[in-house]
Amino acid sequence: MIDKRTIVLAAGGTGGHFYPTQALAELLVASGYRVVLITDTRGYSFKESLPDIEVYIIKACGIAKLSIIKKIKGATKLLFGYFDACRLISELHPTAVLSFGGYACVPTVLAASRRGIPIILHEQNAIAGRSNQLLAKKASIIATSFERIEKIHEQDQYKIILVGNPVRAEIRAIRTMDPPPLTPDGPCEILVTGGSQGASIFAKLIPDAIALMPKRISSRIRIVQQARLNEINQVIAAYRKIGINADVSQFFNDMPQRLRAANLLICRSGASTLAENTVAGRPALLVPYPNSVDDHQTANARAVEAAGGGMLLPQANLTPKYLAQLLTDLLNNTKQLSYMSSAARAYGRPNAAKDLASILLSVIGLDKNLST
Ligand SMILES: CC(=O)N[C@H]1[C@@H](OP(=O)(O)OP(=O)(O)OC[C@H]2O[C@@H](n3ccc(=O)[nH]c3=O)[C@H](O)[C@@H]2O)O[C@H](CO)[C@@H](O)[C@@H]1O
Repeated sequence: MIDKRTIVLAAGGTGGHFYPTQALAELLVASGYRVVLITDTRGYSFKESLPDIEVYIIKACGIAKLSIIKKIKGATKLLFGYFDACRLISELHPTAVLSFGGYACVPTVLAASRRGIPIILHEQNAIAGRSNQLLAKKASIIATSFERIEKIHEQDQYKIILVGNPVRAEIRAIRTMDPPPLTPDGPCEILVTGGSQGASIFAKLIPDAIALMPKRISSRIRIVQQARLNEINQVIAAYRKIGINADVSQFFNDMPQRLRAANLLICRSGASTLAENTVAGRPALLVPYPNSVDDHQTANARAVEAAGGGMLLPQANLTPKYLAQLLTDLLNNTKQLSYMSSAARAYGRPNAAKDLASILLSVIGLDKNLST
C-alpha cells in the first residue's frame, strides 16, 4: 500500500543545493506531508537545520573529472549508492521524488524510476548540471530557475517550467525591508561572499581596491566579508591597515540579517546567492567562479545582469584599480545602486518554493492540500 503523503527530496550536500531543498521541505512539512531527504555525506552537516525531516545518507560521488582508476572506484561507490537508494525507496514508498541535483540524486532517481514513481527535477543554474542532464528523460517536469536553460536535450524541453530557485523564509521576509538608506556622505555596508566555500580571490582584491579609493569615499565603507579559515587573519589585518571597519568570518549563519543590512554585495554567482540577492532586492557585483562546471556561474550572472540587478565582472579582468574606480563611481551615484536594487527585486521570485510545491503536488494529484 503506497503512503500517499511521503515525498522524497534528493539533493547534493552543498549550500547551493541545501537551501532550496530546505525552503521546499519546510513548506511541504507545514502542509502535512512526510518529507524525507536523501543526500550524500556532505549533506550531513545540515541535518540539525532540518528537525522535522528524516535525512538519509547514501554513497555517492562525481566521476566526470576522475582518472580511469578513480572512475572505476567512483562507479563502484555509485553502484553501492544505487543499492542503498533501492532499499530506501522500497521502504519509504514515496508518492514522488523531487531531485535538486548533485551526486546523491542519480542513484535515488534511478531507483525511484525503476518503480514507476513520478520524478520532478529542479535545476538551480542557467546551464543544467551533470546529474539533471542525465536524469532529464526520467522526469515528468523539469522546474528551472532561469528563463533560458542550456544542456537539456531537445526532446525533454517540453517538460520545462520556470519557477525560480526557492529561498529560505527568513530571506523572503526581508524583501520589503530596505537597508539603511544610502546618502552621499553616509555609511555604505558591503557584504562580500564566496558561496559555500568562500572565495580566495576576494581576500586580497577587495582590501587592495578599497586602499586605492579616495579616502573621503572609502571612509564611508563598512565591510562584512566571508573568508577562508586560513585567510581570515590576513583579511582582518589588511582592513585594519587602511582603517576600514570589517567583520570577517568563515561562514555567516545569519545571512538573512547580513543581507538585510547590506547596501551592496560583491559575490560569486552561484544559484542560491543570486536567488537570495534578487528576492531581497540587493544590488550586486557578480564575479563568477571561473572553474564552475561548464562555466554555469557566468551564465547565471549574465541573466541577472541583463535584468539590471547586478554587474558581471569576469575574474580574469578584475584588478584592484578597476574595482576601486567602480566602487568610487557607485558610491558617488547612489541613484544607480537604487536602480539596480529595484531591478534585482523585480527579477526575484519569492514564490519559487510555493510554485515548486504546487507543481509537485499537481503531478501526484494532491495540489489541493498545500498550506498557504
Ligand atoms: C563552485 C560551484 O560550482 N558552486 C556551485 C554550488 O554553489 P554554492 O553552494 O557554493 O553557492 P550558492 O551561491 O548556490 O549557495 C551558497 C549558499 O550559502 C549561503 N551562505 C554563503 C556564505 C555565508 O557566509 N553564509 C551563507 O549562509 C548563501 O546564502 C547561499 O544560500 O552549487 C550551486 C547550485 O547548484 C551552483 O550554482 C554553484 O555554482
